[in-house]
Amino acid sequence: MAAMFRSVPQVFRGSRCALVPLSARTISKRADERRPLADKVAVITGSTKGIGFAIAQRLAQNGAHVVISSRKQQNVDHAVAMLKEEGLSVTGTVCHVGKAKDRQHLVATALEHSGGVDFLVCVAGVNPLVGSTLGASEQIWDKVLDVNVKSPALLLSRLLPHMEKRGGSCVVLVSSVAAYLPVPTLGVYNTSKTALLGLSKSLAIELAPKGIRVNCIVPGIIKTDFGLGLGVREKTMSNMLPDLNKIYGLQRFGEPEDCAGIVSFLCSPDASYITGENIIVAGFSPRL
Ligand SMILES: NC(=O)C1=CN([C@@H]2O[C@H](COP(=O)(O)OP(=O)(O)OC[C@H]3O[C@@H](n4cnc5c(N)ncnc54)[C@H](OP(=O)(O)O)[C@@H]3O)[C@@H](O)[C@H]2O)C=CC1
Ligand SMILES: CC1=C(/C=C/C(C)=C/C=C/C(C)=C/C=O)C(C)(C)CCC1
Repeated sequence: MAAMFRSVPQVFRGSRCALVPLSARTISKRADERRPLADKVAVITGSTKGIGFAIAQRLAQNGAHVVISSRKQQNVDHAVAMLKEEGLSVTGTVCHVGKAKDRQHLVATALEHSGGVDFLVCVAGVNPLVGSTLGASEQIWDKVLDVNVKSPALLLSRLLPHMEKRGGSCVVLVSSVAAYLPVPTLGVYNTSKTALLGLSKSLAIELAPKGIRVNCIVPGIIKTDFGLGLGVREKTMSNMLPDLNKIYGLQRFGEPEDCAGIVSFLCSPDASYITGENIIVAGFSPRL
């Protein structure tokens, strides 16, 4: 392996700049600075594509071992293979977050492979309905609330005893600007994402005495199958968006990677005094 060097001033060497080996301690300190999540373990739901995949990739690049998950085995296998090809430390398992057995299996897999869990990032979310809020069936309400709102809390309650032991643990939820700016025809989804803002605040105060931080990211329109699907299905919205973006926004829609750096930061020691925040990643801000 190539040795690491630092330059020393010419006064010591008679040339403009000479190289001397760095001490092992300095090298490892610098490596830690580049990999702020080294030796940490992250469990991420809904992480085989889109926003969840970008977050998984970034946390792993920053040193964490990441446990990938989603509903479909072939998506899990594909995501794990892609990240392993990059030399990243990942394992994967199927987990439909709305199913208690799958949540239990996700926790067991993470513990079995990694011995503990430091971070839980809840990305999985669904929107099965474009239409009237009051026309939504009880089945639709149950599905959206089960997956989007209840599952992060139920999964966390299973992981909590293991996270508590670690020190410096944190949770990141994924809401949506639809929480602040209700999107017409997505009333049930809007409601679920507003509930997540409240869930992150409540969990933050409940877990603060245990030293566990809870924050929430609030993405705007991000270019994923889900985000673009919402835009094109709703004609009024796709007509309206370019104009709105021109007037208020950063003149572009988001990329999944736009959500990754902030989650890595929230998990890092640099965010160790930040909890209960809902952070908008939308190219515009829909609140004061
Ligand atoms: N894209 C956007 O514009 C915005 C998205 N969001 C939120 O971001 C999150 C991710 O969305 P995005 O990345 O765009 O979506 P994508 O469709 O790109 O990816 C969704 C991921 O979640 C998995 N998934 C879906 N349902 C479940 C489930 N029930 N249990 C576990 N995994 C599941 C999918 O894999 P599989 O099919 O194998 O389960 C896939 O890996 C959602 O919570 C969404 O509400 C918020 C604001 C804007
Ligand atoms: C108001 C407004 C916008 C529209 C935002 C909308 C309509 C967001 C919909 C989000 C959805 C559907 C999220 C899903 O989770 C733009 C175009 C960003 C530009 C700035 C002003």
